[in-house]
Order: sequence, then structure tokens, then C-alpha cells
Amino acid sequence: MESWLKSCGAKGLDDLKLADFPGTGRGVKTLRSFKQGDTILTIPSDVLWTVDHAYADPVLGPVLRSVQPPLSTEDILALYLLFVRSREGDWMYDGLQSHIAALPTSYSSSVFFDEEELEVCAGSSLYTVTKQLQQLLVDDYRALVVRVLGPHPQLFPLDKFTLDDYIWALCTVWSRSMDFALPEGKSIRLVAPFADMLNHSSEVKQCHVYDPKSGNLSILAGKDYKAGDQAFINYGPIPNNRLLRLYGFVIPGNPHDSYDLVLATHSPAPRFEEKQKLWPKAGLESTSTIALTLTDPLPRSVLRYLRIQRLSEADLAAVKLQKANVADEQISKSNESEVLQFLVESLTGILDGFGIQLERLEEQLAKDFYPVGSNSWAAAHVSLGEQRILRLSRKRAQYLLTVVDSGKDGKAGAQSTASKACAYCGQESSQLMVCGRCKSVAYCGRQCQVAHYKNGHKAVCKAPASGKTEVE
Ligand SMILES: C[S@@+](CC[C@H](N)C(=O)[O-])C[C@H]1O[C@@H](n2cnc3c(N)ncnc32)[C@H](O)[C@@H]1O
Repeated sequence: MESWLKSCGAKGLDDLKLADFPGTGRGVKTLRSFKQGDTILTIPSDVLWTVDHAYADPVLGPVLRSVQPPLSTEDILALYLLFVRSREGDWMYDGLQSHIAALPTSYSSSVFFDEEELEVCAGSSLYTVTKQLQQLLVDDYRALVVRVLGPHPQLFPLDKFTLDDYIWALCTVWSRSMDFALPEGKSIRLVAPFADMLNHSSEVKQCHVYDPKSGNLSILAGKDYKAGDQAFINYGPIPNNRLLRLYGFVIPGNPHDSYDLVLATHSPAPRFEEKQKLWPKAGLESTSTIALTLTDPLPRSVLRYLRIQRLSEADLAAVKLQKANVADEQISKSNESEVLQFLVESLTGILDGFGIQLERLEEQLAKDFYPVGSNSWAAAHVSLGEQRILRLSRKRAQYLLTVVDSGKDGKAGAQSTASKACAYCGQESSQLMVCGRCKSVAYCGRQCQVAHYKNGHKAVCKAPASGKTEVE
């Protein structure tokens, strides 16, 4: 692959080498030192896997272009990969085939988990999404056979385009493609040979760059490297549930963990038509998915949505008068109280639905009950991350409910969802103690500080130059 890339004009390959690294597996090793910002690798436009190149292929292109409605970007790239792989002995595809030969033959996305492994995260959004995805892949493959593969048996021999092949190709796209925004609201998804061997580290800033003029893909040094270091890129602030589904790995204590809360209301609900007009004014829809995160476990948009959902006739009249920031503040005490009660109950319901509760998972992980790096271990981390966020959300809703019900300035309390809360339990306090090491999170007390440190914060808590640990 490297000699083909060099012959096509790739730059930087003499200073890089594929190598195995503990923890991340195969990756890219530097053979000399680099300063942060140096360009370490450039892969020319011609050799990238893109939709345009698939469409431009003299054999595959006409078939792809004739499919109406057009296939998704993922499906086009997946078919392109499988098509090139199937053209054994065709010299036209020698170069791309040398890339395919370097790809993994199997992946560890959650779609490959068996029932027992998936059960470890039962109740999590990953569990639900993975189950849906497993069925969707079968359905999508069947549709592809009817629409594209079946009508062109010469081009797509079904023994080389099986369901397993299709899933392998999609996993290749999910775990190795890069997305870039282009001018005029356009975007491009591409897989760049060799650049797709770079592993992820949150210690580097985004350092993969697409030049829309030349169409080349470059990798910059995301930090200073010595010869022999592993070079990384940053895949982005991705939560573990998504990492495991698309990339097949997790980051213990991932600070970007999130839980996607789905809020839905259907037409039999009282005053549905009026509410349906109000949600867009509040920047929402009648079905809205809102990410709960560690830093914002109860986003204002959740309260906005539910305030509208729970409107009484009297509340409705008050809200109709609002022109901007609809439902951004408490509408009435009764509405606010109902919203928060509903939230506490719903979050409790979601939390009770987890197959293995948080404390038990923490204990199991601490005792290495699941072999480190195994599918069950990864599923346990996803469940842990989601449950921690949901507990923070519930704690926050419970706190706001007590404020509203006690009649103590409920309006201010409900508005201040972004104010300071303990990073572990969510309790709001004016006397939070800041983590002495990273100074980026605060706690209501030492117990929460120690618990958070042990349960994930340790992995992301960056020491300042002196590097003294405050929590042990
Ligand atoms: C773009 S590829 C990188 C090259 C890949 N390691 C290989 O051998 O082909 C992305 C895949 O690398 C692995 N990976 C990347 N970053 C990782 C990390 N920080 N920890 C564990 N695995 C990682 C995952 O399997 C992921 O799906």
C-alpha cells in the first residue's frame, strides 16, 4: 500500500510506519521527531475513497448513478469497497486493493456482540440502538439486493456481496471515514488509505485537514512527537455509546459521555395541535432527542419541551403571549412542579430499566469481573456512563422540584440549570470545592470528589506542570 501511495504522490510516508501499540492496537509510529503543527502526511485526492470517485468509476459508476432515489453515502462507499475487493486480478484496482488488503478482516462494533455481551448494557441507549441496527442492517441489505445487487449479477456476484460482507464494509466506513464541512453547506465523507491507520487520542486537537481546492487529505502533528511515538488524530468528542457502535472501543471515564433522551408526544394528547405549534417556537419538535451530558445533565431544552407538553388551558393562554424564548422560564408553579415530578419519575423508570445497576457495575469493573478490553467490559463502561448521567439528571430535577415545591423562588431555581452543581451527585451548592488537580470540575464534598475520581474522572483529570494529585 505504501509504495502505491508514494507512486501516486503521497507525502510523509518515509517518516511513518505501521506498528502495534498496547491498548490501541495497530497504529502509526513516527520515525522522526515532529513539532506540533508540522504536516506529517498528505494523501492525494486521487486515491481517496469518496462518493465522487465511486460515481466516476467506469464500471461501477453508471450503475450507482442510475439508482433512484440515490443510495446513502455510507452505502455507496460500502459498495465501492466491496466492488473493488471483488475485482481480483483487475490491474485497474491494484492500488485500492492493496489498501483493502491492509484493512481488518473483522470489527468489534456492538452490532457483533452476542446476546450475553449486549445484556451487560441492557437498559442503555446502546442496547436499544444496537438491537434496532442489527435488524436495520438485514433490512437494508435485502433492499440493496432488490434495488442494486440482484439486477446486476455480473457486477455484483452475490457470493462476494453477502450480508456479512455488507456489514464488514459498513463497519469499515463507520470506523475509518472522515467527515469535512465544505463551502456552501456541502460536506464530504472520505476514507484515506494509510491516514485511516491513525488511532484516536483526546490529547491532540483536530489535526486532519481536507483541502477543498486540491482535494488532498493532510495530517498535522497534533502535539510534539519524538521518533518512535504513536501519532494520533482526534476522532471528536464522541460518547462511549457511539464509540462502541461505530468504532468498537470505549474510553473509560469518557468526559464526552451522553444519554440521548427521547421526548415524544402523540396526537391523542390534550391540546396537541396548539403544542405542536409551540415546540418549533421553542426550537423543538413534537419528538425531540436531547443529549444529557456530564456537564449539562438537565439541559434547558428538556424543561422547555416538558413545560409545553404539560400545559394546562390557563398556561396555554400565558405561553401564547410569549413571542421569543417560548417556555424558557417557568410558566406556572403547577406546570413546573408537574414537569419536574414527571422528569424524576421518568428518569427513575429509565434507571430501573438497566439490567445491572450502577453500584454493581462499579464493583464488577473494580474486581475485573469482565476481562479488560472484552466486549462485556466495553458494554459495562457504556452502561456505567449512561447511568451516571441519568442519576445526575434526576438529582438535578429532584433539587429543582424541592425548590419549586417549597415556594422559595421557584422561578430562579428552575432557570438556573446551568449554575454550579456537584460534578458527581448534581447537588447544587454555593460552596463547591474545585478539583485541585485539573480545576475543571467541582464537588459538594470530599466523598463525591473521591467517588468521581475513582469512577472515571481519574482518566481525564490532567495534572498541571507540577502534577500533584489532590484526590487519592
Ligand atoms: C481509523 S482506525 C485506526 C487503525 C486501526 N487501529 C487499525 O488497525 O486498522 C479506527 C479503529 O482503531 C481502533 N482505535 C482507534 N483509536 C483507539 C483507541 N484510542 N483505543 C482503542 N482502539 C482504538 C478501533 O478499533 C477503531 O475502530
